[in-house]
Amino acid sequence: MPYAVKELFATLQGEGAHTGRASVFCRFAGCNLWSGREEDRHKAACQFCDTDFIGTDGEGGGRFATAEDLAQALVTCWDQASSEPERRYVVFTGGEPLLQIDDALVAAVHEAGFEIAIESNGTIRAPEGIDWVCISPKPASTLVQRSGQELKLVFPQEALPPELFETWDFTHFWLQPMDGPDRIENTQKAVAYCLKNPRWRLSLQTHKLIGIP
Ligand SMILES: C[S@@+](CC[C@H](N)C(=O)[O-])C[C@H]1O[C@@H](n2cnc3c(N)ncnc32)[C@H](O)[C@@H]1O
Ligand SMILES: Nc1nc2[nH]cc(C(=O)O)c2c(=O)[nH]1
Ligand code: SF4
Ligand SMILES: [Mg+2]
Repeated sequence: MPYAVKELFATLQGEGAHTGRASVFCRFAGCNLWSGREEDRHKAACQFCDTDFIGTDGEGGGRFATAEDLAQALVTCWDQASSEPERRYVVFTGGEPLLQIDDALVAAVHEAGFEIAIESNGTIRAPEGIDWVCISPKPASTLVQRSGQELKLVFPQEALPPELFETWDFTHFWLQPMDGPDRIENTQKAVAYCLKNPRWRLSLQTHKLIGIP
């Protein structure tokens, strides 16, 4: 199956438990909760997205005809950036990566020596074998992937109080302040919530703080 990738680049994971870790980011094109067009944002299920995921025209983006082709592009990107092939780590994000990730891709990317992480909105079940599952719930959507390594809630969202998720099967529970016009206020609210509810920790988008992609 062909894969549509908006961009593919090496950077440090900016969020969550693997913050600071060398990674190849593979951002798939397209999402099931927003078209990606500004004129549709107000009617989308997910209205605060900070990402351009339309098309395949970004750095390293393109259409990859096979899982092996995409895995090879990941290897090339990692090996250009890093001198340690044994630590290959890919973060599949988007857009919504689970619209495109299939068993063939998981197998090919493992075969290429990568540990695989995903960033997903949780509306599609993850295939077996993904090593690190990060789910970030969104309103007006049905969450089917209710287990994984980290649950990263963009905060605050009126329809999604953190208490909704406390019994779900995740190892780490993060509040990530919603970026946008109210970022500073949202950060203060997240800090206050984490202080009161120590099961939750603060996830900052550190790549934005230091100006890397
Ligand atoms: C662009 S999304 C792509 C992956 C997937 N579609 C998802 O929503 O999890 C990557 C991460 O950025 C988070 N995010 C998106 N917009 C944000 C914003 N305005 N402020 C903080 N985090 C945001 C998402 O919740 C998710 O954890
Ligand atoms: N550095 C960096 N870390 C990230 N962690 C999650 C991201 C995403 O957009 O999924 C992201 C991103 O866009 N850049
Ligand atoms: S689900 Fe993820 S990619 Fe889709 S619009 Fe929301 S934050 Fe953006
Ligand atoms: Mg991002």
